[in-house]
Amino acid sequence: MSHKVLLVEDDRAIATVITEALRDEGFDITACASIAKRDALLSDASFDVMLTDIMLEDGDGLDGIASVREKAPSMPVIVLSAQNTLDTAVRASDSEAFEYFPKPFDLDELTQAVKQAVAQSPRSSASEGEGEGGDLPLIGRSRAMQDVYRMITRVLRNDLTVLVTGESGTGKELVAEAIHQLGSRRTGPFVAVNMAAIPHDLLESELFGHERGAFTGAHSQQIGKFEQANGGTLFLDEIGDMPAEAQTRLLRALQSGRIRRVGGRQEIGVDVRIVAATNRDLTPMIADGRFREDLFYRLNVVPIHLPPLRERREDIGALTRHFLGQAREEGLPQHSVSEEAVAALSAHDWRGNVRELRNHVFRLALMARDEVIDAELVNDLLPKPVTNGAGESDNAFEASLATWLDLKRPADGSLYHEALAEFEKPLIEHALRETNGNQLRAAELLGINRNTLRKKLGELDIRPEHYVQRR
Ligand SMILES: Nc1ncnc2c1ncn2[C@@H]1O[C@H](COP(=O)(O)OP(=O)(O)OP(=O)(O)O)[C@@H](O)[C@H]1O
Repeated sequence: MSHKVLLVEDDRAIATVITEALRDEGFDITACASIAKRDALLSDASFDVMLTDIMLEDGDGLDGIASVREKAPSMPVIVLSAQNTLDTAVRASDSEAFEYFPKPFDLDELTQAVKQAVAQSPRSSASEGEGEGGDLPLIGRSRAMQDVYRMITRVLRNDLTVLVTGESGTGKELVAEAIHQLGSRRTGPFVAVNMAAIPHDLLESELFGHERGAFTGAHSQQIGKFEQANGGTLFLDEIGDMPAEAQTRLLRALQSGRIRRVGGRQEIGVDVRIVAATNRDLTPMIADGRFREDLFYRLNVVPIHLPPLRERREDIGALTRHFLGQAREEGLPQHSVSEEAVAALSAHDWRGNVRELRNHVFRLALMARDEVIDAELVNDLLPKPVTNGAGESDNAFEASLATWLDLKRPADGSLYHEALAEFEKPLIEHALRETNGNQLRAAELLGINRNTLRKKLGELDIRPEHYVQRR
């Protein structure tokens, strides 16, 4: 199916250029030059995406956008404008435009934006479940995901370093892959390295390679991931788990565009786009010296944040259908989901995010007897929340710790300190609450020195005056 694009543009030269570029990419374009014609076309047919100029021969293209939204509520709209004022940008974003392009714009960027927009228009997502979705890997049309897509389109035509943040399982690696696949480096390699999965003493050699004899066990020369990714994209996952020496070496490589293999003398030029990711908040790690601030700024040129799934529940239906399609491709029976089942899935918190949802949907596809998966089965298979009821208080800490470990997965070697830090703040807050904000008594209750408590209050950003109850 070729995707249908409605172009509303009264400048014939621009209309021709856009039409030709999009036709080359296989889109089916209908062009018109006025608001009246636009409204007539939208009444007769549905489109995957609309591109519109603002100044049109019969009025302002954004003024009537509410009626367009009524006719086609989920059709992404891309705004093109020669009036590059903040006001126009703000109006474009108020109209919930998918993307806003000030003229003159880069035709390639516009084409990429149209592809992104089309991938999430309802006409395309209707076929996602059948596995016919476009070649774009990311599913979801929530506002949060649209922000993510917008950021992705902004980095496709450049090599800026991207830092993807978000809880585990939110799709950070998928974003890195999308940037690679849709960007100008798509013909080059995509190489992923997970810092948390590689023993610290081997990490530098893994990233930068080593010469024969560089260390015990280095029997032959090895090419590192940087060199393997030459001409393509290097995805550095769990960047917060990098040991200090490797951070320094990485910073040097990013600054100079050159690397040196472990044990090697020669500097080797590498042409690599870096996408890094972390599920940990790097700010406290920078504050206590575990992560280099200068490296953070080098990596965080373009930040892309993926919100947890529980903050974009409206994506759960589309994701579920998508994963049912994947399950079928992997040989499981074909299933669909009832509306009630989607509601039940949407009510769950998905602490493991999209990864947990995906696993759950695969389990559903395996267990369901009927073609349609219902809410009862969803609820039967959902993990039961950990209860801290009577008789279970002994396990309460253990259960909370297990949940925390699932979510945060601190690096090897930092578990003890991170777990204590996590535990410390609520404990001190509890002591202050118990003692009405009296630091001396709180210190006694905790059994720690008063000065130690004062230091901790500063470090953990706790305001004791907030706990003083006025009578
Ligand atoms: N928006 C999405 N659309 C479709 N599939 C998704 C989406 N987000 C995540 N997934 C799927 O969920 C799983 C987890 O995604 P991914 O590995 O990219 O997460 P991550 O944030 O990198 O996790 P971690 O921090 O644990 O490495 C993968 O199977 C991925 O394909």
